[in-house]
Amino acid sequence: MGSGGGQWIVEKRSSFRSEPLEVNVSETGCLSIVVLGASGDLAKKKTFPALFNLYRQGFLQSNEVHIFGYARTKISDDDLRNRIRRKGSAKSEEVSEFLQLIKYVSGSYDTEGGFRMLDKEISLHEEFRNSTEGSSRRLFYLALPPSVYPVVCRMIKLCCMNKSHLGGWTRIVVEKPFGKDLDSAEKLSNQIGELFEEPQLYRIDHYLGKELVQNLLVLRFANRFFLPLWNRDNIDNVQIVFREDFGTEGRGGYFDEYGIIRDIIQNHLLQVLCLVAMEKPVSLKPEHIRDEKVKVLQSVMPIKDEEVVLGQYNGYRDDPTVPDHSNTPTFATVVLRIHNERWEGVPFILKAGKALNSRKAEIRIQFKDVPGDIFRCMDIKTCKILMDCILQVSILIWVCRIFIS
Ligand SMILES: NC(=O)C1=CN([C@@H]2O[C@H](COP(=O)(O)OP(=O)(O)OC[C@H]3O[C@@H](n4cnc5c(N)ncnc54)[C@H](OP(=O)(O)O)[C@@H]3O)[C@@H](O)[C@H]2O)C=CC1
Ligand SMILES: O=C1O[C@H](COP(=O)(O)O)[C@@H](O)[C@H](O)[C@H]1O
Repeated sequence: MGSGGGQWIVEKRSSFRSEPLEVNVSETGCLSIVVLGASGDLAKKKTFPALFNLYRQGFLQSNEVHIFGYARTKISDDDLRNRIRRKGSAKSEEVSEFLQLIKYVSGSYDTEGGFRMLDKEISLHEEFRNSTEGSSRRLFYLALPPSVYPVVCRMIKLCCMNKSHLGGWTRIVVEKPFGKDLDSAEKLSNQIGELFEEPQLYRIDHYLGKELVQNLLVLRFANRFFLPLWNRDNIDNVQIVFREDFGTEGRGGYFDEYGIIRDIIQNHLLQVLCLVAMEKPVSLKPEHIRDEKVKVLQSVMPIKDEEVVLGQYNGYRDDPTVPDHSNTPTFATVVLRIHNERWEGVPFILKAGKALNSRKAEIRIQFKDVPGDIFRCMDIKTCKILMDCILQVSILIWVCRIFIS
């Protein structure tokens, strides 16, 4: 899986409650994108690079769009721009033009002062662009720990909504993890739901934008080769693994409150598990895919204590943003068992860890041995020699074919 920050994939949960349609939806005119938590890791690694990619591909027009960073840290516009600036292949004029679209506002998340200031800046931009009434759009991206979503959403509603009653829109994008457990997720949903209509809300899981994850549906359902093999008769176990070779690096303010299970397993890896395990959806409509994912999750058995391993890497507590006595896990392995006709008896092993010896995200499907396996008694060395021979013969045949043709 690539780890670039160029794609945003969001899931709309259309079945949450009855949804009034957004009226007078305008897709042109002044657009203000506000990144809350702009001083943080997500903003730097993914959100701003994704916005830059949209800009360079022409999806964000410099005569329409302005980008606002908001956070408590006291930095200037240029400080933020320097944090975002990346060394790389992008043309430097392009980067500079993009960075000029960015303004920073500092303020707290739970008082009105900063949000009033933010609103003023957004309105100035809208006036400068001669935004006609009804055409201004305000997008708030919460690159923040979920614990502050409710208060931030209240402040947006109180101070920063798009002013026009004739159209335009205000939208909110929230990150995972969505709460800490079912109760807190439902509470969070109600809190945000009281402030915004469902069509205004976007819940994001960037793993759904990864090429490999998007290709899973094709691999599974457009492929005669795999279709008949994808079941308990042929598959021994499935491993879905996420590993990073760096630690929290100043993200303790968010990470320590959530830990690796809520950070990675509950969202990214479960989404992947659903795509690997689900039945064929009725169509590719998001609702149909979601319905099949829900069936998989409903079939997962309660997890056994002896099938969970937790750990914390040495040095985690040395990070100044992590509390000294933290016992938050930075590593977890969990075995999930899906109780249905296709997967009974096949363990789904989910592993995630930070500060490990390599960086990788992979799905490993381990097939059962063939009956009467003639290679079974071989040691690894013999197997390797055999594989090398097969490879060399294949290359030889390939070279001969080229010469013959
Ligand atoms: N980092 C990544 O690669 C990814 C992160 N995410 C999600 O993004 C969200 C933010 O994560 P990330 O940016 O990594 O985390 P950070 O720790 O970098 O937090 C982002 C910003 O939020 C503010 N903040 C941090 N802790 C607290 C706190 N306890 N209370 C109030 N404000 C706080 C800080 O800004 P200030 O102090 O200046 O106000 C900080 O710069 C999380 O929900 C995470 O799951 C999703 C995908 C990838
Ligand atoms: O959601 C998160 O993902 C990143 C890893 O994303 P990737 O696209 O680089 O694989 C992870 O570092 C972070 O802890 C987590 O919040």
